Amino acid sequence: MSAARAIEVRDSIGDIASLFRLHAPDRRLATDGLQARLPSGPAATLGERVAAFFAAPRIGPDLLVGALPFDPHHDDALYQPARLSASASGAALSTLEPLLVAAELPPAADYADAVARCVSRLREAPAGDDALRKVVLARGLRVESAALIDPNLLAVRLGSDASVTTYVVPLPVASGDAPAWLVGATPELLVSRRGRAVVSHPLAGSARRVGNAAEDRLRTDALLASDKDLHEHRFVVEAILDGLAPLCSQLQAPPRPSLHATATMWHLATRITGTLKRDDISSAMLAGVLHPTPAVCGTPRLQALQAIRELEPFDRGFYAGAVGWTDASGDGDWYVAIRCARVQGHAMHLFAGAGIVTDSQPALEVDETAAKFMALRNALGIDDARAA
Ligand SMILES: C=C(O[C@H]1C=CC=C(C(=O)O)[C@@H]1O)C(=O)O
Repeated sequence: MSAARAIEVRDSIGDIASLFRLHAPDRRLATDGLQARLPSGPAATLGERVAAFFAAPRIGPDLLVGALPFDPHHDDALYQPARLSASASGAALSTLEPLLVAAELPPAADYADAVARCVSRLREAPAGDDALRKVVLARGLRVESAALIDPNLLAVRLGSDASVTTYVVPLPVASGDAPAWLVGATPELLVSRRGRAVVSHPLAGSARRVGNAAEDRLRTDALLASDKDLHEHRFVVEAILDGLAPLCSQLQAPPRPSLHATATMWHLATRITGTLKRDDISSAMLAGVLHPTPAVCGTPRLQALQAIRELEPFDRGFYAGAVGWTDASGDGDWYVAIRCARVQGHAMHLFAGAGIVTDSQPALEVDETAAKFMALRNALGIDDARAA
């Protein structure tokens, strides 16, 4: 176990259980308190439930915030906040406490083994529309702290990378359990809607960013030319175009992806834009249709979900779900819930996944997921010694 510099906090969580923060490069949303819960349900009914919620007379902000779980059949967790609030800086809360990586779940060697089994399964899949072509496999790290972990402070630290959208979203917990949040720094926009204008900015295909211009140039040239990564990326773009096409009168995507950089990663990215056919297609409905894309799940969706259940030894919960907001007009922003940790009490569980296709190599996917942990590890001050 490697002890490391830490981050911390307060002696009691107090009233921050319903803290919600979503800080995008161009928009900051912070809310406090809980006015009313949206009746929970699966992604397929999200649009209807949100429309029914706003159709009823209510007091409080015309806003729902929250999270969709990875599995679209599981219950989501959205609520109307009590009020909009100022974003906390978090600086005053900082103290140092020991933080350590307590466990790799699964160990890197087991993850490599699962990737190898997945590749065999993909190679053996019979040809046809229903054939499994891509599966996103994830692994986790459990990190423990001597003190309660402040989700807001972690988000503030993650926000030192100005390219990402940081988030703190409360998660459902069993009665009597400590409050829990999903805290992360995502580079990926699932869908945004303003009036009839729709944008999605999917990412898939990745390389570690090392911070040396010459070496990064080699990596990005290789990424842009990699058939394996372009293939992995194309599945995501096609799924989003397929999901949006019936709802849009116009839809555009460039023929090839471009590069998208975070402080620690390079990704292939495609900006998809469209115009909705009707005003009553809300951002919640769009998120319900598109989630989970092949950037976090695979292709085809149901077969990939089944493969993930069989190959991953943990429940993703809200990791690789979506976080965001929607208002009564149907506008809203939904981000893919990656580069994140589930924070509860003195522990947090970090997650990272990688898209697996027939050409994937287990050792490279272990390294890619190790690189994807770095956003969180850097914010927590935990070095990479145990990451691989
Ligand atoms: C599933 C994750 O990343 C997705 C987003 C960008 C690139 C990805 C990739 O190259 O595999 C993943 O699809 C994660 O960070 O946990």
